Amino acid sequence: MNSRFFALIPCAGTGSRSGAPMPKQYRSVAGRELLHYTLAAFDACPELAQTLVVISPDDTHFDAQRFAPMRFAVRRCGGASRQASVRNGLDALCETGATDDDWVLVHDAARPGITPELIRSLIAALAEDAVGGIMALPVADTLKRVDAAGGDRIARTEPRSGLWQAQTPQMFRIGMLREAIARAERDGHDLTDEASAIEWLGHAPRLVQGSLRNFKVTYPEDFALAEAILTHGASR
Ligand SMILES: Nc1ccn([C@@H]2O[C@H](COP(=O)(O)OP(=O)(O)OP(=O)(O)O)[C@@H](O)[C@H]2O)c(=O)n1
Ligand SMILES: C[C@](O)(CO)[C@H](O)COP(=O)(O)O
Repeated sequence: MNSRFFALIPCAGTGSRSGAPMPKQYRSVAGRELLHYTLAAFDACPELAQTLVVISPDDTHFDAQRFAPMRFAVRRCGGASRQASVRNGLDALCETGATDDDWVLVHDAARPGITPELIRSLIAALAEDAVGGIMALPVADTLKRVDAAGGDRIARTEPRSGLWQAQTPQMFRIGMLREAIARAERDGHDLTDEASAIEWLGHAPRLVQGSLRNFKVTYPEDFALAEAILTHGASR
């Protein structure tokens, strides 16, 4: 049987850095909840067998009706960290029939600038790859290291050559990713992305060019940037 493609959207964070009065994925941007844009991009990709949204067990904001008629499933199995939410989401996908050989595209709910074209470019680049990989952007700015005291004085300038910023989606075989996260957990690591777990297993994920518009909404000023990007996208 051919491998299928699943999407997993970790959506159980609190957005503590965002300054929003609710988890940032539910904040309204350009007239829609941030999560709406994320789901819409995946809904527009019929090549995906299913999109699973992982929310917190005590989430009081998520309302599936507001996202109708988009295709997705929801599980209240979010964990204390992003890694735990992804692990629980992978378990849920397997309970509903996904297999080790199927691919999963893990994408932050908080990256609403993702587009169907970017999702397809990742799938096209990686579908024949032995490991999988991630969307990412080469670092564009000059990098400064602060002194050991962690203040605001520059200790030195770091070479940026060969450095990329990790984005999502991150695409791996479900079996390999579950094994990688289990290994990371056994070794006491709580990692910030899927690629780190795959690396910990000893593999080298590929980098696929992402886009600035696919930035992660993290800080208060990011909502205005998302609004500008998403308003422009809506008018195209
Ligand atoms: N326990 C967690 C923590 C994060 N996430 C999700 O992982 C993505 C990226 O995480 P991040 O931006 O760090 O989100 P938050 O944890 O919500 O933000 P903060 O770190 O500022 O609290 C988000 O879509 C977030 O909802 C999750 O599903 N479960
Ligand atoms: C997965 C991720 O979005 C890649 O950049 C990121 O690692 C998760 O967010 P955090 O801000 O590092 O917690």
